[in-house]
Amino acid sequence: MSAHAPIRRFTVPQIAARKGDTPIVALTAYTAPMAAMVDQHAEVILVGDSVGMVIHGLPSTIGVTLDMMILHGQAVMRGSERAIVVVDMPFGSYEESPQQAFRNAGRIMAETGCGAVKLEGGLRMADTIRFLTERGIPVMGHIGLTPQATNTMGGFKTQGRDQATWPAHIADARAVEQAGAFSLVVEGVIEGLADQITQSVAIPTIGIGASNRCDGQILVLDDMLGLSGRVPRFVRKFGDLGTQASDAIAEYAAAVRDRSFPSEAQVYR
Ligand SMILES: Nc1nc(=O)c2c([nH]1)NC[C@@H]1CN(c3ccc(C(=O)N[C@@H](CCC(=O)O)C(=O)O)cc3)CN21
Ligand SMILES: CC(C)C(=O)C(=O)O
Ligand SMILES: [Mg+2]
Repeated sequence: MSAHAPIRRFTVPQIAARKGDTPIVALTAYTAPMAAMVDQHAEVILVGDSVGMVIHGLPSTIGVTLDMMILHGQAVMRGSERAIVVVDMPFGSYEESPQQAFRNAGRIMAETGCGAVKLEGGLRMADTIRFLTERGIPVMGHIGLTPQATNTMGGFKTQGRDQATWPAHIADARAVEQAGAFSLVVEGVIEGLADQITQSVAIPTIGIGASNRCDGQILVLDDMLGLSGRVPRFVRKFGDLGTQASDAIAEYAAAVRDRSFPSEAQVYR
């Protein structure tokens, strides 16, 4: 091997093979510099449609467009070199038909160079997932709490509190697996159900708000860095960058007002 061998990204089969192995480390990223940091430590970078809420100030993910996902997908691909980059298909870009999904997933893949797409839904999206995977587009599934269904679900509600709903969630997981998805995000479900789902499929599950009974974990990067204000209870803040940024901005404002900035080191003579 040459000293300058290109660094290959993690591949879809490598991620698919991580069932029951050391947990898959996944995080979201929306920009090139954040992607570069995540790339050092995670195997999977998700360009989540949460970008609409976290970066663009939208009230939900419903208003996110394909163009937004492609723009952020391109930035994340430029910033990373090792992780597999997965791009969320936004609301309205895939639900109508397998053909619509292929057309738009094809645009995402071709215009960003990402490794896979993710779409929300279980049984009801199985035909679409099969249509994409049979035509060369790797798909990550997403079941449980599916944020794009916030208006029909009545908000962001933890799923599986009623054990009578478990069979439907497990059927969703199996349908996604049978349709050819290489991994499955399980969001916002109680521990017992997460455990059952993970045991019901041969593809790795990646949990968010779904306990550690999954084959990997994902969080919204800005949430775990302490950059997004109020966060759901399933988030652990591994950093407090919001406070640090706010303090830095306050110091800058004070330094401008008392003329201590710019000082000697920042002045051209
Ligand atoms: N910044 C951010 N982080 C996320 O994790 C995230 C987004 N945005 N946007 C898209 C979805 C929406 N998500 C959310 C948002 C809120 C809750 C929430 O407030 N959950 C309640 C649980 C209530 C219940 O148990 O039913 C909580 O108190 O944690 C959960 C998931 C997860 N995703
Ligand atoms: C939280 C993850 C799974 C997601 O779909 C997103 O960030 O949009
Ligand atoms: Mg999403």
